[in-house]
Amino acid sequence: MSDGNITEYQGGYMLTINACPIGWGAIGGLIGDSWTKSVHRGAKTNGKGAFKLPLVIDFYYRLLFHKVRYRMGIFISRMVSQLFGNQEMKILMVGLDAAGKTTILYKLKLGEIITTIPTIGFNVETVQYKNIGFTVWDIGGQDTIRPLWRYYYQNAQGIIFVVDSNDRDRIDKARDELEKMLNEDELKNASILVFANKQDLPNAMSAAEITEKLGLTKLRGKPWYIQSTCATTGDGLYEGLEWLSQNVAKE
Ligand SMILES: Nc1nc2c(ncn2[C@@H]2O[C@H](COP(=O)(O)OP(=O)(O)OP(=O)(O)O)[C@@H](O)[C@H]2O)c(=O)[nH]1
Ligand SMILES: [Mg+2]
Repeated sequence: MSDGNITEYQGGYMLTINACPIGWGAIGGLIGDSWTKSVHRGAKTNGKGAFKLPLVIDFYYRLLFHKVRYRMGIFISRMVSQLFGNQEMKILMVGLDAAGKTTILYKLKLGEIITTIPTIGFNVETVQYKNIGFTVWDIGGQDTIRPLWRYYYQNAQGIIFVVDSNDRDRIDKARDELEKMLNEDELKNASILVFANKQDLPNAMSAAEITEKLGLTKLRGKPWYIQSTCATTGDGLYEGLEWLSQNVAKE
């Protein structure tokens, strides 16, 4: 099992905190971090470091304690942010595996292309755009992980649904997953941004074709928008954030 996501996740909290000019969020994040780390160490080994929890239990453990840590950092940073007029929005980024979600997340966060491996679990980072700190949760899209998406729905104000525009064989699968998600009560107020990603590839479907194939025009009562993107150059990514900044329901 890879621990890579967890390290990146810690960075995510620190960026949320960057939204606070005087860094109180950082203090909250660090307190939460050291506390959860010590609990994790205790839970994961039998004192000799020999016993490892099975994958599923470990996954839930990570989700729970990373949420605790996240909230401790966020709680303090939110109080300070409000004083300075900074808003925060929780955005969920989902889509089939290999659509380009993690590439997008780190292009936005670092301005660089990182070499990704399939995400087992999630990455979370806060991306500052104008006066909004978008806390973007990038959830692994492999079919065995998709049933876990729903554990992240709570309080999500927006969804970025990433599509590999070159993957004609699985566009119907993408549509099914999107449809399933949009039927969830917890997401009834969420705005939907679709990234038609990998537009640099010669066989890529256009945004118009993807709109039709995903049935977006039939969406009723939900703000949605489709944006052509190329994660590797960054084209279209900030245009998407701009739309979200204008259309995400305020908490
Ligand atoms: N040509 C091209 N390749 C891209 C683009 N975006 C991502 N990729 C590549 O697509 C592959 C998968 O990207 P990831 O970001 O790991 O995909 P993911 O959606 O996070 O996948 P999971 O974590 O399995 O859900 C990588 O090799 C990326 O370099 C793009 O816009 N154009
Ligand atoms: Mg990924």
